[in-house]
Amino acid sequence: KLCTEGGPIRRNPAGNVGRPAVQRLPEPQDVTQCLEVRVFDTPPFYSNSTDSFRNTVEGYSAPTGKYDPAVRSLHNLAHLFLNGTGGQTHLSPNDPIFVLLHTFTDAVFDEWLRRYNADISTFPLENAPIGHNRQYNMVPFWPPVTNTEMFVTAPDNLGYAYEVQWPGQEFTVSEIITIAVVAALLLVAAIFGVASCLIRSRSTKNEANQPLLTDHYQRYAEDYEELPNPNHSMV
Ligand SMILES: O=C(O)c1cc2cc(O)c(O)cc2[nH]1
Repeated sequence: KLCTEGGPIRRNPAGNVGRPAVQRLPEPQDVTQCLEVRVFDTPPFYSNSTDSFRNTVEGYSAPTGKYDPAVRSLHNLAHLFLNGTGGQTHLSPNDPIFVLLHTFTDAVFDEWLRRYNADISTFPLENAPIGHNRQYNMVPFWPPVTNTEMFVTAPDNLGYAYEVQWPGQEFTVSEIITIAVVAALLLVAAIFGVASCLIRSRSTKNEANQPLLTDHYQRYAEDYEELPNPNHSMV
């Protein structure tokens, strides 16, 4: 039987009625956008950092990376959507979904490391909260392990790889316009090409008719030469 401090596990997905913004789960597109945030972390290396991949995947920023105190996304949004046991920091590991959510969150981090071939120089060396500087041990793990040691892809660090089909990228408005313009130009070029081929084949046909005309006129010319010359005497 699964129990928390307060009794059996409780969930009330989307029951966070006082917070409409957390009554939905993250969307695949949110993951796509989060993976486009190139910089690992930005000052103050905290939950109000903007354009920080770390703060975005954690879910304190919008999926685009822009910090907004009213927003909860990705990891945090999933916790808050679950509500109950899964929505409270001190209890959430008691909810079995915790393992699934955190494994997926780690898979997003792993994909980010792989995609940008990230090296540790992007990890804050100093001024991050306690336990979060590059060479500090990660709290509360035992035996001690530094952030540097964990800033490695899963196959190198853990000996396994995540099998995830990352959602495809949706096109932006400007990309859609560019694609439409290029498609229209290609269409015009194709119409022009077909039309000029048709015109050329017609004129080739006309040229093919030309010898017949020439023969025709030649025959008239020969007939004309055979006619008696009215100026010549028939005597
Ligand atoms: O308010 C949040 O963003 C929030 C709630 C919550 C609960 C939890 O168990 C976590 O691990 C993270 C978290 N973030």
